[in-house]
Amino acid sequence: MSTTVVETATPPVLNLTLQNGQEIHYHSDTSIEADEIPVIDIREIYSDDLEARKAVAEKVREAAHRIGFFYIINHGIDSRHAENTFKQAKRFFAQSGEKKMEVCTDLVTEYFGYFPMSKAKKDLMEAYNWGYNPKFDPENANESEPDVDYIKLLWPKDLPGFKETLYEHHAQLLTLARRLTKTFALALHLNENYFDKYIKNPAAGMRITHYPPQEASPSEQLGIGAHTDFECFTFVTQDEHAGLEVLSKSGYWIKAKPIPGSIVVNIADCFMRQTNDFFVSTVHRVVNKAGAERYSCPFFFGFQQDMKLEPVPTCVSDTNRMKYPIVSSGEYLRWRAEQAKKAI
Ligand SMILES: O=C(O)CCC(=O)C(=O)O
Ligand SMILES: [Fe+2]
Repeated sequence: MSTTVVETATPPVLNLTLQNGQEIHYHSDTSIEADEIPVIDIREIYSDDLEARKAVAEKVREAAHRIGFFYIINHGIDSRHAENTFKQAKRFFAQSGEKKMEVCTDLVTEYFGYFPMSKAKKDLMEAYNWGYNPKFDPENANESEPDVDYIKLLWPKDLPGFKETLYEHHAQLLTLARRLTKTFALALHLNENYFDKYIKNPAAGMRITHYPPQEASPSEQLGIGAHTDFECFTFVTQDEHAGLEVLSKSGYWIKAKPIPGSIVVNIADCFMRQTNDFFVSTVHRVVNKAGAERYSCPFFFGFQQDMKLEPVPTCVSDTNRMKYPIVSSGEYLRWRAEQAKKAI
């Protein structure tokens, strides 16, 4: 696997402040093709041989530290799950605005339900969000559905099979995320089971997103504005239309072009904090210039909300002290969600 990193002598001149207060700098609003996001074949994470699992982990370590983004292939999830999810996404978004608003996210406090295309904001996208539900967790199979409004109410009534299909895919990604958490532990030179206690009831939100094609340039219009994700790591399943862009350390927007059958993995803020910046939570955005409707399906995996984001022992020392105050996963996620709501 070879990766070419774009270098530049001139400092970036454009600036932007993100919702979490972070300032970013970049050269131009136009994105470039570059080979900085590695493709990692993770087949061997399922191997019985610890050395084979560690070999994958070393590739993950390099990518998570250098750019915070990588593609995984041979991840073990049958492509029919993504195909079925995209079919449901097209069915859902094709409904009338009125119908979609029946399950609007404003009806609850949690990040569940329909997120309409907002006129006030620059973002040209609409989304439907759903979250962790122990009933559909293969590792908590005996649990029933929690009796809370946001889990019960915000499902479209006239789309039979919608919820079941989405949770089938969610369960597959949940299992992969738990497995990959072991790879991340090895990547941090920890015991493979180090994070097991953090992921019994994880924060695992998922969304389907629809981006209409845009005419305007990225300085006027974006599908999703520049941001970092909140949790530990994200899996993005893309359709065949390009649009996702990643801000490289050298200050260029790099296209994360769709690779059939792959999943894009990116490090998010909680993992960056817990690894004391060893893993980088990289800024990204979406611009749909594909000339077609684009659909994507992100899965946001975070540690269970009551767990403190304590520093990973291999990432702190007397000379490399923890940079962040220790908060629980839930406290951090709630703070980020509040910032996001204020920005709407
Ligand atoms: O649609 C994509 O490719 C990525 C979306 C994303 O970054 C997000 O929802 O946080
Ligand atoms: Fe994101």
